Amino acid sequence: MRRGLVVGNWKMNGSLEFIENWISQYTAFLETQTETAICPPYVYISFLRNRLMTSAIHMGVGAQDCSVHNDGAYTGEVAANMLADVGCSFVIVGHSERRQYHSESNEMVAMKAQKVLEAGLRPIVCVGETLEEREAGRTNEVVLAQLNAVLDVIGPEMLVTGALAYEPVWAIGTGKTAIPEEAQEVHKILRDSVKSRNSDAGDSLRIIYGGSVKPSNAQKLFACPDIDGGLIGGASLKAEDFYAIAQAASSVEFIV
Ligand SMILES: O=C(CO)COP(=O)(O)O
Repeated sequence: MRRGLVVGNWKMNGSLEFIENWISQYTAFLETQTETAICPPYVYISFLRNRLMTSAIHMGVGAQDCSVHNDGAYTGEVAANMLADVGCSFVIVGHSERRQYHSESNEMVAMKAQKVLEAGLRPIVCVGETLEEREAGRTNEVVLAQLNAVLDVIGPEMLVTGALAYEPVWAIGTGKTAIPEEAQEVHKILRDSVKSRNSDAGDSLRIIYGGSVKPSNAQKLFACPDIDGGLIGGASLKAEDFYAIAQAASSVEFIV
């Protein structure tokens, strides 16, 4: 049985005031069965965590990226150890915006996943194809290459401590969600690939979907057998929408 996981990626959004408001709105909602976490910009991690700890909300905090280095002269970088130090539980690695705007290669993403694990944290490894790649019929080849680069370094057993996120680049922030069948097809290919290395790990791995997930489409996506939750961008900025999406994942049973 896999428990649903819904993670909010706030990207470069938010402020202290925004966080205060978000928390006070979320407090009105009841506990959900789904595991939830929010990944704010680095500078707000401690503040968000402290505010969550003094609230009745059970929610993890994560980061959107980390360095491939442990410490030293790397201006602007933040090490996974530092994220552990301030109480993160998850770290997103390989988000398409990092791959696209910061030239992150598959190998770099794999190194980051390893640093996350060494720091005792849980990696959320993102994979996804561009529109061009999809139209050229290269979706499977691209996502499997992204996944395998990470599995070659950390192995399937360690990936299970975190999650794999399938985020088709053409669906991110565009309002264009993959139809559930399309997403399910890729999720199954990813799971089968993990299973071919380690069957138990493939069964237990949570594979979450990201790309224009909203309260209105979450239920149908999460009803697919290999979609175990979501990585939510825009909709996670609204406490009400994030809660509705988390609830949609809690009403689904992920039976292995
Ligand atoms: O990139 C995403 C989450 O990491 C998805 O973003 P949107 O939900 O805004 O499309």
